[in-house]
Amino acid sequence: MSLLTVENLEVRHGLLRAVRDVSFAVDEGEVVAVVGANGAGKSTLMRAVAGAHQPAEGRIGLDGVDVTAQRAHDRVAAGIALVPEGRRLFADLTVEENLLVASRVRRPGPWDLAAVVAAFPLLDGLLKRRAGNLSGGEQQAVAIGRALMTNPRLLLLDEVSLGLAPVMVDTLYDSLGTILSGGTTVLLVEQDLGRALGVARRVLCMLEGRVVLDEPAGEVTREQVVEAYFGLSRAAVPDRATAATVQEEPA
Ligand SMILES: Nc1ncnc2c1ncn2[C@@H]1O[C@H](COP(=O)(O)OP(=O)(O)OP(=O)(O)O)[C@@H](O)[C@H]1O
Repeated sequence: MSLLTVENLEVRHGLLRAVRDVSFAVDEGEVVAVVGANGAGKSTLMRAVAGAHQPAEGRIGLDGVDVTAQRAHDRVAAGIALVPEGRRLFADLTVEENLLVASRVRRPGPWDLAAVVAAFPLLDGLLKRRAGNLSGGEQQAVAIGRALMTNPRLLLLDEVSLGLAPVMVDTLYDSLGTILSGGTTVLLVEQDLGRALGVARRVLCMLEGRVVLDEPAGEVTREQVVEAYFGLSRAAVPDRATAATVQEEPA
């Protein structure tokens, strides 16, 4: 049975339909990557699943329960945790305090301070440091750890690698295995196509608010994803799409 079901979702920013008629499902234990150009609607979709943005139409279900009308904190209690783009840590609080803030809405489960540090060894020794003084990668580990502290069933990661050095991205992605072994299902937005195809079991590609590709990562070629990414199967290639944000894998 699917853990997350999204049916005919429409999410608007004023008159802009940022997410249009989006439907997909994520099975328990799956890693699903959402890719797409800037402005395709990926973050809006993630925020809608987390309850940070109420959809205009459609339905979001978690393990068969309709959570569409639930507010964000109720969805955390139900098992959905979002690591937002930009991390949004409390810069003046310590790492430990940032992590413990989340435990107020903690569900029962395997994640606690020790488990987070074990999953992100780079946080070892940093618990008493001010979050605002950490490097970008360390802050991202705290942001993911904070979400894990709620013991989510579904972890939503929005562009966790943005602006980080490749070696740091490798370190963060190395921790994904530990996260999955803790029973957490992951839906992630990832701009680096190579990494998305490498880590995910399924890839969803969004274009102008719609899902234009939803395929098992092992059954889709990089070219097919790039075509969907830029809408090349349609009549014209938009000029703005030539400013490619698809990052090439190292040769
Ligand atoms: N708070 C907002 N108010 C108005 N428009 C918004 C808001 N947030 C996003 N948008 C618009 O909605 C569309 C989808 O944006 P969204 O951030 O979801 O896309 P994205 O695929 O995550 O892009 P990016 O990779 O740049 O973050 C864009 O046209 C964007 O300008």
